[in-house]
Amino acid sequence: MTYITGTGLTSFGRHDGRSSLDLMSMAAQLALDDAGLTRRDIDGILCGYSTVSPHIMLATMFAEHFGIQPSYAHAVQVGGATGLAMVMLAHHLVEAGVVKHMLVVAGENRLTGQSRDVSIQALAQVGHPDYELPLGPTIPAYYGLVASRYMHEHGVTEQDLAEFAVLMRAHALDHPGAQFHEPITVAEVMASKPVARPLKLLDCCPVSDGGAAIIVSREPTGAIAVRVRGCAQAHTHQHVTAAPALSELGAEIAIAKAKSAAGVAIADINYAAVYDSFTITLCMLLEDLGLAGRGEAAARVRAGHFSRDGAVPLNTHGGLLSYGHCGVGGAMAHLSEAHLQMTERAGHRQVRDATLTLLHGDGGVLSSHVSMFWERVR
Ligand SMILES: CC(=O)CC(=O)SCCNC(=O)CCNC(=O)[C@H](O)C(C)(C)COP(=O)(O)OP(=O)(O)OC[C@H]1O[C@@H](n2cnc3c(N)ncnc32)[C@H](O)[C@@H]1OP(=O)(O)O
Repeated sequence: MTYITGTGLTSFGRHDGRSSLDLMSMAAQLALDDAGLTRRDIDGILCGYSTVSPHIMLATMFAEHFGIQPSYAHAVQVGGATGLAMVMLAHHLVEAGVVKHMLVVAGENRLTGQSRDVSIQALAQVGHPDYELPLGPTIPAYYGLVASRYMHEHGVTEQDLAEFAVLMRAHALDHPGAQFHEPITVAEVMASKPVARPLKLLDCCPVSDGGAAIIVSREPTGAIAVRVRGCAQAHTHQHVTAAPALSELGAEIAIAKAKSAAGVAIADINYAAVYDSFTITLCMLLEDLGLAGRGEAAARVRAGHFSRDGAVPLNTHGGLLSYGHCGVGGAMAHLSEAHLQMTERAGHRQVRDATLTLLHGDGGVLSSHVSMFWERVR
């Protein structure tokens, strides 16, 4: 059995003058304080990659920067699925007795640490270095292609996709750390500038600075204990040209294995933390994971199902779309918010009874998937 004992999350947006290591350290210290632990207690670290600081020795560089000498250190790289993949690895290593308190951390000054063009170029390389990058498309372009196909197959409209952006923005309004604080409407999403048809500016996550950290421990440290109940991964392709049909998605494989490992059904969950790099990502993943029928996720958003007071509150901090996206740390913000909600410390954002959470991460262009369940045990 392993427990999530602490989380740390910086604000996202601009952090002028702060490096990736600074942002990782800020989040790590917040997580230690949250868990009531000191740097000496941490015997293992896992860290996500940074496109701004692509150091070969990032894990040990971070350890030195943060002032710890762990007995275990590793950097992990499976795109947007990295945060949950690290928590899964931490879960197994802690359960096996290799590490007692694993610090899982990621952060990046993606917005202020590099130019817009370098940032977009670096992001394209994360997913598709060999064949697709030389041809020019960027990550929004790939998700645009996926969106066109999915909309054609399942009758999803651009207005439907806009609903996800509006929901994430509504949630971000309640979080002081979010990058965006202006409410938006479906009409405003529709009128925002085209990026990669059918995706418009407000269908896309932004580029952000920020950091996030999670501590996975052998024993709970707080009054309310949250444990990892079960998890699984699936990796179906790397290059988008090798992707299987949209009906055979990795998310479906990962969630089926995770449900079996955890012994739970989707109907049992009462909070969801789902990757949302673009509106189409969130739409498809909700449907792949079984949180809505095919082509029906937008209707569920309109009915309030995923709102803070709905049956399955979703990404109540605002998600990648509106809290912000600083690489691996962006997706880890979902985990931090889930932990706050499950331990009843989300303040005015608090939802009712977040006792069983489904967390899902997607890396590349729907290439790598990690599904996980967290359970409140006391
Ligand atoms: C890799 C994996 O494994 C999986 C993944 O995570 S996939 C996702 C990886 N991330 C991405 O692909 C980033 C996607 N986003 C982008 O590339 C860019 O934000 C974009 C192309 C959508 C827009 O960039 P741009 O056109 O250069 O806009 P830019 O000139 O930077 O900003 C113009 C304004 O729009 C705002 N803005 C930029 N992006 C925004 C967004 N996504 N949403 C809302 N506002 C945005 C800016 O804050 C700025 O506002 P101000 O004028 O008030 O300062």
